[in-house]
Amino acid sequence: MSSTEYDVVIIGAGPVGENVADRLVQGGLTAAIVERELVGGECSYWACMPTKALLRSTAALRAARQVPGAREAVTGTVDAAAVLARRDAFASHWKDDGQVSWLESAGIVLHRGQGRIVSTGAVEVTGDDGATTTLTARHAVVIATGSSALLPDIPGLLEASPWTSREAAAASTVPGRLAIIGGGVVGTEMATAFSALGSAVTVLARDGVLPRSEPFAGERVTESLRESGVSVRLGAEVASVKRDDAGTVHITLTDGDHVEADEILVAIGRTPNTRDIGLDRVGLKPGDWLKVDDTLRALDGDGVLAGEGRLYAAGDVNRRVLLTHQGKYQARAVGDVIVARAKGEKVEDGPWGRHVATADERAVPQVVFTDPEVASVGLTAAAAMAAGLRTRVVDYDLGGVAGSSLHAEGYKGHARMVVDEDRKVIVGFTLAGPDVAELIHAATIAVVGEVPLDRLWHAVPAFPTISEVWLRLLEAYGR
Ligand SMILES: Cc1cc2nc3c(=O)[nH]c(=O)nc-3n(C[C@H](O)[C@H](O)[C@H](O)COP(=O)(O)OP(=O)(O)OC[C@H]3O[C@@H](n4cnc5c(N)ncnc54)[C@H](O)[C@@H]3O)c2cc1C
Ligand SMILES: NC(=O)c1ccc[n+]([C@@H]2O[C@H](COP(=O)([O-])OP(=O)(O)OC[C@H]3O[C@@H](n4cnc5c(N)ncnc54)[C@H](O)[C@@H]3O)[C@@H](O)[C@H]2O)c1
Repeated sequence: MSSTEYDVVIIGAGPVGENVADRLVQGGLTAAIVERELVGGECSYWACMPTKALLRSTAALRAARQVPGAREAVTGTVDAAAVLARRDAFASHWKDDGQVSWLESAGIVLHRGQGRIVSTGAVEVTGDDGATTTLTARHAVVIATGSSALLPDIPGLLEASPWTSREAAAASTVPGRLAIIGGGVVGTEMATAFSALGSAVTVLARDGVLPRSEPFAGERVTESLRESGVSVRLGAEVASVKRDDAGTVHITLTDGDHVEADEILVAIGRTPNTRDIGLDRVGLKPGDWLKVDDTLRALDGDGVLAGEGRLYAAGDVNRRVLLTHQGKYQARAVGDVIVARAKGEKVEDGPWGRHVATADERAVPQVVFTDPEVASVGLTAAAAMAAGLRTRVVDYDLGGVAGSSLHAEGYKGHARMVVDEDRKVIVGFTLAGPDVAELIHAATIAVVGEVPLDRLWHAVPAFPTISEVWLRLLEAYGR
């Protein structure tokens, strides 16, 4: 056993842990990061990057097919082997050498192994060989251990060796038949990907398709999945699962119906990686999502600072927002606030201050890379109403914009703007349509900047782009 001292110790080298460490070192502190698997975390190897690589080739093919003149040049079908090979490259072939080199160049020390808090300011690392090292943190410990796929307690499911998002993202072959439990983001993206790659896909969407988005988004994705041959079963709940000796998975639904598949993917949400990280040593409950204050310090069940106020939790593990970009945004705030506190500098913890993640509450952007894409920021109409805002909802047919009709023949899409009538600012914006992903940042700026609608009239969209929908929405709202 050996021991080492740093200003800050971070458990988990996913996108969030890496960014915390980077800000700390840039602020003049020393940082060690503990990782038990691959430096880069879920996002790099089993989530954002590989799944988007699985989706991109078929999206490009679809786009070409929607434009006469280009359509004629598309003579073949998608090359699944080439798609999987490109995905392998985007997952860095599940090797983290590149990210380890980056850590070294940034001056961040890597300790490989399982990290566990042993007392306030002390983290024990157990390596693969069982050797332990104790790391001492002078200023703070940051938990950035992320989340894992949640598996429901369905009879026979575990014995049937289900896929989670990891197996789907890293699949080396395309199953003939794929059943998916869950109609959320993973379920719809993987249905889109595997259907295009050649699987016969069934989505068992107990709670609907993209139920947390504006209803029109889920409806359009459902319609499009069905058009491409996916069986989308709304309200379907799984009662039991059995894989037979030949490898076929038999799924029995609560209504008595049966579905057969070669693989079954479970995509019903996430569980925090907090079971075995020593939370009990600092008065917290193993297995729980971590509650945090505005500057992302961990709180116990009574709302009291845990770990003497020197324990932080950022990224998926605090459940504020389970997205890479938002976790990295938290990471910048956490890194900077630890530096500020260590140097005795002023902490800027008011709304939109440097050391808080205010956007987490009402200004989170997300793109679901289905066909059509769903891009949103802020509150849905329903969420705004539930939050007690006096709103006006403005809708526009995205296909009616000149730029859209040029972009693709028969472009179908929809845009919605949710306006806070008391402040005359946009609090929510959703687009569902082909290639809308890159449009959402304009809306994010409008929501975060709380740009008054009167001023937005002066932000003139270029003609003929799909962004002209902004003008159409303002015209529909009225001046
Ligand atoms: C299929 C899928 C697709 C996704 N696509 C997108 C997308 O397109 N865009 C987007 O923004 N988000 C996407 N997400 C969400 C995104 O992957 C997560 O929000 C993000 O990875 C969270 O980052 P993190 O650093 O908090 O955690 P993670 O990425 O989970 O990293 C945590 C790290 O901590 C390590 N660790 C855990 N416990 C310990 C321990 N005790 N000791 C040492 N190391 C430990 C883990 O090995 C891991 O490397 C997707 C998620 C899934 C499942
Ligand atoms: N493009 C992206 O930004 C992207 C892509 C993939 C994943 N992610 C992130 O990863 C996280 C996890 O994705 P996910 O799709 O697993 O979760 P999710 O929360 O998006 O969807 C899970 C779905 O499963 C349903 N469900 C829950 N329990 C169920 C059960 N027992 N049986 C049947 N259905 C059940 C839920 O109602 C929900 O619709 C998301 O929160 C998302 O933020 C993001």
